Amino acid sequence: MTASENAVLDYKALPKIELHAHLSGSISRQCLHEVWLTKKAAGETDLQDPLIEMPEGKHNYDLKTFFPLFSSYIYNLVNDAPTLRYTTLAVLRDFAADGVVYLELRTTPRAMPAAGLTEAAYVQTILDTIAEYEEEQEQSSRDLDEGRPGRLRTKLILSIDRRHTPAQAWRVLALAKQFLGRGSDNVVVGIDLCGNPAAPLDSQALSPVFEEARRVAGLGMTLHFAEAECSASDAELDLLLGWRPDRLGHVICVGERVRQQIVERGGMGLELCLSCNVHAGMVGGGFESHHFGEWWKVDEAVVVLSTDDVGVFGSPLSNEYALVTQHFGLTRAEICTLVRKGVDVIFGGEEEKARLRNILWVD
Ligand SMILES: CNc1ncnc2c1ncn2[C@@H]1O[C@H](COP(=O)(O)O)[C@@H](O)[C@H]1O
Repeated sequence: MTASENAVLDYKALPKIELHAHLSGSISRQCLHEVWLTKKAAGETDLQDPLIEMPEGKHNYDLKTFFPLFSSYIYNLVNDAPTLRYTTLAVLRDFAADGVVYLELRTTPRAMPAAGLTEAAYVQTILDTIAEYEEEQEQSSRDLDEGRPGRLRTKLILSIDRRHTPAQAWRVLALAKQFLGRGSDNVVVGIDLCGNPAAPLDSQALSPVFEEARRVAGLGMTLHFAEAECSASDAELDLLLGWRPDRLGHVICVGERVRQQIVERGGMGLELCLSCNVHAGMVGGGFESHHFGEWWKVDEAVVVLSTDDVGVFGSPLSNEYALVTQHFGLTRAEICTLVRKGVDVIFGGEEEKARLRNILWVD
């Protein structure tokens, strides 16, 4: 039976929250193709058409083939401010069209020297685009003369990559502090650790940065955690938990000891990305063996279904909910409870939590 045949509710209409989405990995292939067409016509790119580079329907990128998609392809196409704006707008529209009402988008600040863009200008461009999109939604709801309570609100998390030098990591934290305190433009809400798990973690370089981040009032912290055996040694996991994160992403290769530690913390957000993990071969045994099954009923943790890189793995958030219904038999009420519980671990503040509690479905 397919996920949609087993539908217990309209997963697209269900208002949802997305807390683990990488900006560059969330750009659809169609959108990349549009960018490519424009650049090709202007003689600005020699790259292959994205629809050939990443054919529609191909989602089985493993950890070896996945990370180079960014460094050797997507970053060479999204390489100036207008393209960053265009692709970010498309990502926001896609999440909104899928029924996402609250989005924490994450991205690694990236200078684009050939286009004269600094890391700070990269972040500013994304924040301006989020503001532009929110204004666009305001306008369309005014035009329709209705409240549209379920519109998308977006916050930004800045990512530190495992391969970052200390100087780069400190710069990301400085940007997070800079954009955190900007009054009504305050849409940076957290800091993340991401990147290829095969890259060794330089604990001496990164610990002081994350320890300092923990001291910044109002800045949330989420870490990619135990994504692969090579990034799941006791030493690494103890180090990361020692930074006192609010949320963990993926949480795949954890043994009983670490699992117990997570439970004992109480209230830790777990951002679980089923399609990414299955398509990338990060978990064995298919969807029904995914560790979502072990966690979703644990009262001491807050599981939040997320997409990771919907542009690559092709499964929108609505489909992730359909998948857990199909493979773990959640009822409609359990799905609604799962979404609502996620509100506890958003980084977007009390006012946003209140808005969400008002609009998310009760059952
Ligand atoms: C398997 N899942 C994952 N695990 C770890 N890091 C990931 C990731 N998916 C994406 N990224 C991180 O996000 C960057 C692209 O988006 P941004 O340019 O930052 O918006 C990638 O370079 C990688 O560092």
